[in-house]
Amino acid sequence: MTKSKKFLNNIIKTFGFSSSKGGQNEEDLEKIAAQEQKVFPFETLVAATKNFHSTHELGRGGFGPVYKGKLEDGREIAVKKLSQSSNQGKKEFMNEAKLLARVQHRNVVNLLGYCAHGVEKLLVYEYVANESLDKLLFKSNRREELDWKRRYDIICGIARGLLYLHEDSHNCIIHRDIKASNILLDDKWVPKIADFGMARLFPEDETHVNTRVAGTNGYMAPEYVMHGHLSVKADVFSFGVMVLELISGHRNSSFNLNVDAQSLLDWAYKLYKKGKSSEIMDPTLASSAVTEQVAMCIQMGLLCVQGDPQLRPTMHRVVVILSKKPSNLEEPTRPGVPGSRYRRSHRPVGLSSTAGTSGESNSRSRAFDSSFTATGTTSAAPELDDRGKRPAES
Ligand SMILES: Nc1ncnc2c1ncn2[C@@H]1O[C@H](COP(=O)(O)OP(=O)(O)OP(=O)(O)O)[C@@H](O)[C@H]1O
Repeated sequence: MTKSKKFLNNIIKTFGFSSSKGGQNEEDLEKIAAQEQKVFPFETLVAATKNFHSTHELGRGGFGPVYKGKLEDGREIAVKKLSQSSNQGKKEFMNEAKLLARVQHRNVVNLLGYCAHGVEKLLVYEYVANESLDKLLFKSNRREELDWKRRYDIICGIARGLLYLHEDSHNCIIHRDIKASNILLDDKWVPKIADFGMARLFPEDETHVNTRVAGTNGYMAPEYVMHGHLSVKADVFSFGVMVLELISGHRNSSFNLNVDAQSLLDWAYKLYKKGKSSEIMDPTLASSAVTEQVAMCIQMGLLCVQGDPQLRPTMHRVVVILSKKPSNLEEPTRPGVPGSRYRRSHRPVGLSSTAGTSGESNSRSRAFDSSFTATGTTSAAPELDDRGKRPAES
């Protein structure tokens, strides 16, 4: 048995995963094998984190606390410790381990290994030094460090990471919880997509998965919230929200500028229609902004958050747009309101009217029905937890 297969099997055995359909791709597993040292002895993690000392705590997420640690060889790590009380967390935790064991990309956080010690379950990641994008953008006085070049590079990096998840990894992975707090920045400001607790793996040959709505308020695509239609376009929507947040410095979920707009998306769209989209730009970008690029990114962001998922570009298209000089892009239609029905009145003639069931031949673009049925108002959806999150499927 190859080292990598052993690693995956070990994870499955340790955390009690059922084996996946269709078997594993040997080549992918070889890549995983390239990483050494997958199983961490508990004592190593105790020593690295000074016995999980509170001063080493980086933060706390849905699973429980995350600690910073240093291995004997000098490598810095982040250790995610599953809180023993959380059943919900356990499921997401396993999901994260299983999915991350399959992916390796510069813009996706690297899982170094895992540890199971009695009831303790821990995941070990590369330490990402600059913390999460939301802390930098919304919660610190360090926002000015994010000049335009950095923000543009972050947008491009996240786009490449998402493209990899959607199209280039062995299976199509829909992250489902793309948001600023799930983007970690390393010491060179390279963005890493993190937190795969909500992510869904879609084998090529599967067309349907019954899923419950899970995600974070302010980022979730309307067709997903209202009808449970899950496709890669839900991630594209969340990506678009994040692009507009990065450019404006405003959080969509708590948008409260004294302007005639209900949300950041609405505000950006209204200004765009008046030819004044640059007014949404964070004033701290004034000296570093490349006007044409900013305008292009706003337009691209608006294309991503369009109410109709079929009109949103794929991540492949987004990456192409970003790699070219600003050129003519199509006109965005009205943005979707996260948590409400999208309007169909702006649909161009000739496009099918069924949300998320585009005629694209790529099975990755297909939508997935949900066991969650909304009744037309957001109040029908499951309650949000204290972090603005909907629970994952039970
Ligand atoms: N690899 C890492 N390197 C550095 N910091 C990390 C790393 N992973 C997580 N963190 C930090 O640990 C904290 C908790 O992360 P975690 O992914 O568990 O939850 P979250 O994304 O903040 O919340 P939620 O689970 O609700 O999405 C975050 O503040 C994040 O900045």
